[in-house]
Amino acid sequence: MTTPALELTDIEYKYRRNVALRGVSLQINPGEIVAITGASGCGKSTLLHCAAGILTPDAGAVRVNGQELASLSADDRAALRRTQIGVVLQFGQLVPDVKLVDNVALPLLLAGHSRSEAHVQALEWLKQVGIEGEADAVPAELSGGQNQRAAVARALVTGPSIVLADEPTGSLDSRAGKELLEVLVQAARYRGTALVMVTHDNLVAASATREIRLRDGVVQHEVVL
Ligand SMILES: Nc1ncnc2c1ncn2[C@@H]1O[C@H](COP(=O)(O)OP(=O)(O)OP(=O)(O)O)[C@@H](O)[C@H]1O
Repeated sequence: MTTPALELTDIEYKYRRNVALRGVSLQINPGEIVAITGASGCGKSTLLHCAAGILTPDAGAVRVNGQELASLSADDRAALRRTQIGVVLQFGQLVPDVKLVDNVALPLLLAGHSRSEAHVQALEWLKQVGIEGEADAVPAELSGGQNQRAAVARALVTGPSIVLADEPTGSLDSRAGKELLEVLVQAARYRGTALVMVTHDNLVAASATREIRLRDGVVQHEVVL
């Protein structure tokens, strides 16, 4: 039996008294492309943050390639997140005042790659997402959409086994959104990456192999597409 790339079991999360997740379980296999959908406030981003290890659930377990995050030391958890999980968040993911190429190279430097190798790979990924011409610009000099492309390049540069993306096409027009989506989907297809995207965008949902719809902090239904 395949070990799921990502497995959530009975996840609960609350912000003070505001309960966001009320027992969510799901399994995502390598190479699957999953759209997490549902009305605003149903818990999609909270779920993604729990899966990424950014938030720690109040109850339940998160397993990445069979390893339970809570069972790892803080250092091991950080290493697993760096090497196996690529995250594309909605805002503030890039380091301000740092050139795009260096922002994208950062995860490779942290993983111990040489500066020159990290630089070459970062440029390659900036090319893949269509902004190699902006390599020397800093995030504040660029549009939201360009920053979003750079965030995708940074999430993919380490060749993670899971990519978690929160509204990856959110600040892009439909053509640019489609192109960026294609980069994510191709990465999932060719490398067997599990791709999980939180989305309101029908185009994103249409690229998925499965849709998981949340409602009021629980899975309302799942559809294989
Ligand atoms: N930092 C926070 N503090 C308090 N409550 C929060 C916080 N973040 C989210 N919530 C609440 O938790 C619930 C789930 O929010 P979440 O952002 O996960 O939903 P979502 O489905 O991603 O929404 P959207 O589609 O609007 O981004 C909502 O009721 C929201 O108001």
